[in-house]
Amino acid sequence: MSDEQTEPEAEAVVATLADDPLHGAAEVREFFGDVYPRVEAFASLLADQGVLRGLIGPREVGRLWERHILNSAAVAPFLGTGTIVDVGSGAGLPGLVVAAMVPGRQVVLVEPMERRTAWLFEAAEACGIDNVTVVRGRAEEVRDVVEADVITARAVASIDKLVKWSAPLLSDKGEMALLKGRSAPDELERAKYVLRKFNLMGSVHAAPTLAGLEPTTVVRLQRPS
Ligand SMILES: C[S@@+](CC[C@H](N)C(=O)[O-])C[C@H]1O[C@@H](n2cnc3c(N)ncnc32)[C@H](O)[C@@H]1O
Repeated sequence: MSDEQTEPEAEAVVATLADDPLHGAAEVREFFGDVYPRVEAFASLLADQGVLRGLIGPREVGRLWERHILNSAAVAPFLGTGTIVDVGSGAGLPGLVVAAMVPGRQVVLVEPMERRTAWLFEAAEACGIDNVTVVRGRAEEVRDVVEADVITARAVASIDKLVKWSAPLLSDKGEMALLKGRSAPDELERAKYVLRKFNLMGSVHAAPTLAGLEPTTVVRLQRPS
């Protein structure tokens, strides 16, 4: 292969974690507290092996903490109690971040793609995140083996689809905490019939992380009290 042919590949990695202004920042360390070393280990693995293995785009590395790690961590105040199930974990967002933050809780990562389940298993082990179980399958295929007190999901599907696929996994008092964008109120409106079918009520919450960063949007779906 000529030099001309190899050059674009060499340019494909456009950023390193050192380019991320939040990498190692005091306010990030303070935000995560005791669990920071595990979260940092995962961020570093994602920026390196995660890019090489195609789990995350190279351009994401320079903004990994704000757009991915902290965005995932924003769901932490909405996790209630009991077993957490992250549907469509992909690279481990928010599942592995959440698992690192709540070491006393069981976290099940549901993901259909074998390449991604292998990554999730290896990444959890490499980062010392030992409260994780990885289940390969689509949410709608794992109803016999997974029961959730809280379901999380990020960038997987619209709320109506997520509820159709995942609500049958919920325990009696189970709830969902979905990381969503600005379209959350419209998505909730479109999901009203399926929410009624599964006896769930939706609410939209701003979930801040660090001062100066735009809050994440969390959609909470709960059983009426
Ligand atoms: C765009 S990726 C997002 C991954 C990760 N949550 C994130 O925020 O980076 C969507 C993921 O959902 C998974 N997925 C798609 N349909 C699914 C389903 N029915 N049940 C569980 N996972 C699903 C895909 O395999 C993929 O890994």
